[in-house]
Amino acid sequence: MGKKITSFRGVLNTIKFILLQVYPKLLTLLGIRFLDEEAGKFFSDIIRDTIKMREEKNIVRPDVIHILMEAQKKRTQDTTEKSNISNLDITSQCVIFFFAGFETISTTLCFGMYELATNPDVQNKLREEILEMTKSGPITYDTLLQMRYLDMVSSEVLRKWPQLSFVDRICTKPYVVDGKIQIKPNTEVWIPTYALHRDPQYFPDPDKFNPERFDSKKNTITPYTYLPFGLGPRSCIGNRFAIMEMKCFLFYVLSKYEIVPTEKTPIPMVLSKDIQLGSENGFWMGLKRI
Ligand code: HEM
Repeated sequence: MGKKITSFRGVLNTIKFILLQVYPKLLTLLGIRFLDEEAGKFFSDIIRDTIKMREEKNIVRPDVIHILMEAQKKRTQDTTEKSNISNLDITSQCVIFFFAGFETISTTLCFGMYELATNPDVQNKLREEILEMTKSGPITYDTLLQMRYLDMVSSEVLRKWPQLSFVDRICTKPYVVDGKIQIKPNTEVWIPTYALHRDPQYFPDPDKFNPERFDSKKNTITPYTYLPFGLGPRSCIGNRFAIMEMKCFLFYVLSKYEIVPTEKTPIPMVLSKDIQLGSENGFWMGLKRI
């Protein structure tokens, strides 16, 4: 179900996605849904039933559903007006959370494994840092944060393979780019993350997997050219969680296994022709116990 709701592989889904961005009203008029209907219903039923049970039994949990339920009540208490946050809004927000935090991280991890399998020098250097760290006791949130090379490798994976190849914004006031291009209010603007991340002007030799470019001591990143999680108040809310997931995963895999290419590993990588960045024939790697 998770895969069904988060995967947009195939030409039809790509066309649907672009139409949704450009003509959202047309898709609504035609009754074309963005999410898989069965999976969408599965998730919204779970969330709707959860809200209902919490309301009936006064259950409190420290999570997003609770925060949204509180926001819904607060609106009603502060004003005499009816809350404009509906249960459907809460359900949609929860589905978005699941949707935004599922395929993004799993595919990023696959690309990370792929880069380590095909760049053994980087893999060995990272393992050295990991094994050094394990000597000083069990791994914690703080120790993971201290690991500089792990941070550099994670950043480089996100640069080379940004899961959202563009971010979008609506222009709110007239703006001229470089004195040449005029952008009118209400225009939808796409910011091409993938193209920026692969631009040799900002990232020399951009197809090379080179964690050294993220060495904080060298300070080589031009502001606003590195946007794996977008930027500003609408940037990815799961940013720090995603990086932590990635670091934990790489830490545990590399401390026990060597990641190696197999005869099925595509070298060089062949990308799928989808709106989502992925490998044409999946990700294939071998694990050798160390
Ligand atoms: C490697 C993993 C991930 C990547 C590369 C990623 C990337 C992004 C990007 C580029 C955006 C759009 C930001 C913008 O428009 O400026 C976004 C939005 C979002 N992400 Fe992530 N994300 C990841 C993981 C997660 C996780 C784990 C969660 C939740 C636990 C999450 C939740 C969200 C949500 C809720 C939004 C919508 C924010 C809004 O519209 O205000 N993401 N993400």
